[in-house]
Amino acid sequence: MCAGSTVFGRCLGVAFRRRAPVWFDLQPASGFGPLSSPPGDRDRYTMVELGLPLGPPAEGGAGRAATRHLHDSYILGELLGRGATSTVYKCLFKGKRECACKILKKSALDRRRVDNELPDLRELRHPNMVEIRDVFETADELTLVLELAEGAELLERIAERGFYSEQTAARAVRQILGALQCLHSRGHAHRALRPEKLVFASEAEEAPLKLLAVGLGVNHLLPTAPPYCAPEANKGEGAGPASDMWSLGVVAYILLCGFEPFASENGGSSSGQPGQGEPTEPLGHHALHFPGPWWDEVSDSAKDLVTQLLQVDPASRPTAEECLQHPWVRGDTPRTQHMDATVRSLREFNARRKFRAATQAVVATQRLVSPEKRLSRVLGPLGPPSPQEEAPAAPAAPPSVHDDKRGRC
Ligand SMILES: Nc1ncnc2c1ncn2[C@@H]1O[C@H](COP(=O)(O)OP(=O)(O)OP(=O)(O)O)[C@@H](O)[C@H]1O
Repeated sequence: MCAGSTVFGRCLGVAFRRRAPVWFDLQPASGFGPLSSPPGDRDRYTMVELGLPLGPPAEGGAGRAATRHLHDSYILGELLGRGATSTVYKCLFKGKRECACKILKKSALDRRRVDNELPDLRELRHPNMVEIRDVFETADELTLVLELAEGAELLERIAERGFYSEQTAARAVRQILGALQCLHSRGHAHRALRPEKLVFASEAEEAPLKLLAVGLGVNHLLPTAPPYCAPEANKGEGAGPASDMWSLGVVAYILLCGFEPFASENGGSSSGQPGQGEPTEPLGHHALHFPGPWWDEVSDSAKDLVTQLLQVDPASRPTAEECLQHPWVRGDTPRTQHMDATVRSLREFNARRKFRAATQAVVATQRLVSPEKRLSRVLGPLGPPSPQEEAPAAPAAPPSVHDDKRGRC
């Protein structure tokens, strides 16, 4: 459970998505350890009806928004994961509905994007995108209450299950394209598409694949996540819908062979597969390769789609709408044979990815602990870390009325 978890336990929370629900009441008086709100403004989250008509001013408030409290409606639960700009917890709405609560540091956010895009993003409804159900804000944090995606990540599921063919890959690509088409048609880009953002709604066999929330961080304008980051974003020219199509090309490439499409600095992995190290230049000086034997059994139609998506010139890439008409995506041309070598490569790829995520989580958690406390841990047992020192930011917030027809794509 989170209250008693060690640093490593938390890191496992990121890497392996622990599921046993342990609920923590966030009432300020409850006195729970790491997840309790520290005194101050954290338990006084102010609802910000971004772009929507606002209610009467809060008593004694600056005017626009009514003050609501998280513990009026939500109970915070287990840690679901830590990302580049956020910490995500499970939460329970009014004792009934489970949601995800994503807490973002405002200092890491692109404020212009939050103001311009979030009001519309929270209206979007698409079966392959997690809904934004509510938004709360304090002086230094923004909290998004999201639809909970309870299944495994896409690559995890493929690695765990027995049979895997191009048809399965095409179905996943089709669902991602549906979500992207919805976003792009409303003038938004995701800007952070990568395998970690693709999670099934549940463990059910037919559960839809969900694209996790759109990135709102300042870093989403910069090349933070190679190789998924498009060349134009890498050059600092910004990222738009066409950049998402590049990222999808990288994801599709990985789905078809189990490794990344770029040459590595260290020349590859022990298995001899190319593209297994840190990517260097995304196709800057290289033609796209489909090396054998890994690509020998992959259909020409699949290679055609990947080639179109991984065009260096963003204007040459097809749109999401155009891709949805591609015969491979429509299900006409994907092969039906089991791709055993790809599954084995994907297992390796996944293991490396999780190890990296776990290492990063430990580093991120260490940053939350004061240097004095770190030193005291090294020098001797001066007592366990205080909840406040180890605790990530905890939110507060209320519910909203959901009209499922609003913003449906
Ligand atoms: N709606 C959700 N349901 C279940 N788990 C979620 C949800 N949103 C996020 N998570 C978990 O939290 C982790 C971090 O989330 P996310 O990738 O959105 O954070 P981030 O990297 O900070 O995002 P951003 O792209 O906004 O910077 C995910 O890998 C996932 O495990």
